[in-house]
Amino acid sequence: MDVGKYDLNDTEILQFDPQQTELALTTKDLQVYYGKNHAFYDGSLQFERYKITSLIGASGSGKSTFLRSLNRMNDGVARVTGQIWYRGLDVNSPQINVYQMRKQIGMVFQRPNPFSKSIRDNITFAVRENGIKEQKKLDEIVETSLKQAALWDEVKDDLNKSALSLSGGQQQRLCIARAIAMQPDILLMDEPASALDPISTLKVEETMMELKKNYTIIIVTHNMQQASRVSDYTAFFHLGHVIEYAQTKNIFTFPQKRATDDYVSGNFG
Ligand SMILES: Nc1ncnc2c1ncn2[C@@H]1O[C@H](COP(=O)(O)OP(=O)(O)OP(=O)(O)O)[C@@H](O)[C@H]1O
Repeated sequence: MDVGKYDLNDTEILQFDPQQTELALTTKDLQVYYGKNHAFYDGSLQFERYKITSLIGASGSGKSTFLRSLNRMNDGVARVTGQIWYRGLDVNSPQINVYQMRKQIGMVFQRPNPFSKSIRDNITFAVRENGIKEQKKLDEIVETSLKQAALWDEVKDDLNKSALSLSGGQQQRLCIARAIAMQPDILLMDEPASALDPISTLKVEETMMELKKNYTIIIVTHNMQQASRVSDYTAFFHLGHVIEYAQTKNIFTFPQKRATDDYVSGNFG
């Protein structure tokens, strides 16, 4: 099938009523360029607070490019134009303190990347840097973050063990615990379960469902079952455009656009 035949301007993008829906993040006219390569076009999307939104689409469709722009991970790599509104501030403005902003908009990467330190130190490292030194407070943060990331029961008796001795799935949950120890508002996750076995994947998914009580999550995933299991909303990306953004159940059962329909039914490419 020739995927180029879809009309890239024929889009269906969910709009929330800000009077009715609490928004965590809004992008306006977001465009991303790697040199001359215009990798992402016209992203004006809103993300509801305390919900999980999945970004789906074929390889190279711009999902990670978009996600990484949301907390300026593309700085120095790509040119990003347009705005990213978070609590009345434009994250994309040159005046923003990127370090402070990333405490609010955290990221979990595809491959677990724990520090070569103990489980405890993985969590307390950035927290200490942030000025919290009192042992009792640090212990509380370690316990709470590990519980929220559904890892506490597996590691509570061995917090001084090296993080590198954990399994891949445990390491990824540790990375989630490390991200939430900073108490961000929004968690960006770039295929957080793609390197994991099915059981670890389900654990990470359960963790996400638990986390959305307190956090807004935006996740890139290639796993369509995962998108339909965990997310409230789904955006379908194609060739750098968002073709359709809707409630997840609508994307998977009543897609409005042919490209979306072909993608979710496996007739794409
Ligand atoms: N660091 C980079 N430098 C140059 N071009 C890049 C870079 N990262 C991505 N691109 C290009 O931007 C486009 C979108 O890539 P991106 O990684 O965002 O897609 P994706 O949908 O996340 O793909 P995948 O599902 O394979 O991760 C592609 O053409 C890719 O080659």
